Amino acid sequence: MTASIIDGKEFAARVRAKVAEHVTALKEQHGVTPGLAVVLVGEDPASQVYVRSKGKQTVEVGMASFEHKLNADTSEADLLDLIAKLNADPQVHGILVQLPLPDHLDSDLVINAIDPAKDVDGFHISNVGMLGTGQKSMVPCTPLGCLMMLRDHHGSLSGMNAVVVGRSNIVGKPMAQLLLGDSCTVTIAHSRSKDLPAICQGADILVAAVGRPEMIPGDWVRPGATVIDVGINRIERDGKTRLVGDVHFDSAAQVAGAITPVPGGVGPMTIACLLANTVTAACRAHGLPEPEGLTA
Ligand SMILES: Nc1nc(=O)c2c([nH]1)NC[C@@H]1CN(c3ccc(C(=O)N[C@@H](CCC(=O)O)C(=O)O)cc3)C=[N+]21
Repeated sequence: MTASIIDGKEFAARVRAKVAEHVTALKEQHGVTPGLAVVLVGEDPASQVYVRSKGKQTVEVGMASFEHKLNADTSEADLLDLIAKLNADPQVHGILVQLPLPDHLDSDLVINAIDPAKDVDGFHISNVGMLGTGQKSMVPCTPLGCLMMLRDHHGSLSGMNAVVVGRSNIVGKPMAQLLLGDSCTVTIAHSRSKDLPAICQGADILVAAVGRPEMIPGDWVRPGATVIDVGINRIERDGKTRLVGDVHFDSAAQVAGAITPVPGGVGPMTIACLLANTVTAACRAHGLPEPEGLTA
């Protein structure tokens, strides 16, 4: 069997088009321009590239983009001060603090200082709690993007065996919550799990989010399974820099029913969902109905 490719790049373009429609309606009918503030501390080159593309896409869908670039040695007090200002600014509906932060800053403290209603990453402790208890919340962008692709591919996920490999707060744990919410039987596995190949082989839906290049080979994949590869690993091969996922794509694509590529899979959906969350936050802030199909 050769897997069908789930084209995240194309799907993300459709999500952005939907976001743009909602932004136009919000502006024309309500005089509201959704705004996203992105805070970058330090000069990590990969983060800079990522922040730039977020800013560009934010403007392309008609939203306001506010970029705050702070020196690597910014104090916690100064960063908290900026967050307080953004929390109070009615033009800002979404706030994202780019992670990882420099070591001298406590990222839990910083994230929990964001107004949960503006926490478009869904990392604030109250959003985590609300997601876990099935209450309306802001949902982390990467798992939300994965869920959208899975729902689009399968329709209903009810009763399916889902295995999430990886237990991070930003992907593995919220992904498991979302799959549980869609009535999957969910297993969270990780690098210390006993007999990881056998666990993966039981998956109708396999989500790989471990951050280890090409760790999951095709013979861990159940024939016909849907494989969502969250990994974005930069490696050297044949003297060139390449991006690869956590799944060994060529062997997995021989076995899977459907698979997301890297690049062009989950990555573009993450940014599209950030824009979607910002529109959702703007609607909630103004007591307007939420956009359909853009939330979990
Ligand atoms: N508070 C916070 N929220 C985040 O969501 C967040 C963060 N911090 N810190 C950094 C990571 C990384 N991240 C990516 C999103 C999209 C691509 C993406 O679109 N990748 C392209 C390839 C890009 C390339 O060629 O380098 C793709 O997979 O096709 C990559 C990486 C979000 N992050």
